[in-house]
Amino acid sequence: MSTAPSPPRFEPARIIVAMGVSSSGKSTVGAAIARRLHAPFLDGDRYHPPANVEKMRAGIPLTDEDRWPWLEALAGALTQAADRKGVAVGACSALRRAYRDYLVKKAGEPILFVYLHGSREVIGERMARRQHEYMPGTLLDSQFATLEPPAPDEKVLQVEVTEPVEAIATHVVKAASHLRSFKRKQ
Ligand SMILES: Nc1ncnc2c1ncn2[C@@H]1O[C@H](COP(=O)(O)OP(=O)(O)O)[C@@H](O)[C@H]1O
Ligand SMILES: O=C(O)[C@H](O)[C@@H](O)[C@H](O)[C@H](O)COP(=O)(O)O
Repeated sequence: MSTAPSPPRFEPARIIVAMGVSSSGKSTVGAAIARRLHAPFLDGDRYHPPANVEKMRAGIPLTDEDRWPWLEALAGALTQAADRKGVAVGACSALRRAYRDYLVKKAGEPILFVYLHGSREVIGERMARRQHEYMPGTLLDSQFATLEPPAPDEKVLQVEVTEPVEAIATHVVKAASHLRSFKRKQ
């Protein structure tokens, strides 16, 4: 008997979420995917309560307790956007499996995660070059320390941050249509 977890049924997901550590490219890639799908793009940064933003601005990593209300607010907004437009794309670090499971639970429907995988060196260089409203580079190590790479049984597409943004968007949109064709074969 196989002991490996069976892959989840790839029923089409109306919601796609770009995930990964800070500066891995969630906002950039998520917006590119949304453009391709003519879908709304919801950046998770906008759903943090002010207290979370102030903690990160002060260089203090968020805790699980800080993140649950943020994740719930984003999940609800994603489902509402998908109800309005058919598909919705989000950007959310979703560093731990518990966060990804919570997003799915609060959305009440499947989510296809796009995991932006990259080295500390490459992502650190990008973080150093970009301007961000509040996120200091000093928090990148805590991001990697908290990150739980998705497991094989999660509904996740892994992409490499070293690929060009538009190539990643093309790959995800093609894979998403594959999920729909998989559904028709059943
Ligand atoms: N695939 C990529 N190739 C090159 N640069 C990228 C790529 N994705 C993102 N970037 C750049 O890296 C920086 C961080 O991207 P951003 O979307 O802000 O990440 P996040 O939303 O995960 O914090 C930005 O300056 C962005 O232009
Ligand atoms: O879960 C967290 O600790 C935060 O959400 C963090 O992962 C996120 O990176 C910041 O909100 C800044 O946003 P960027 O990811 O765009 O840097």
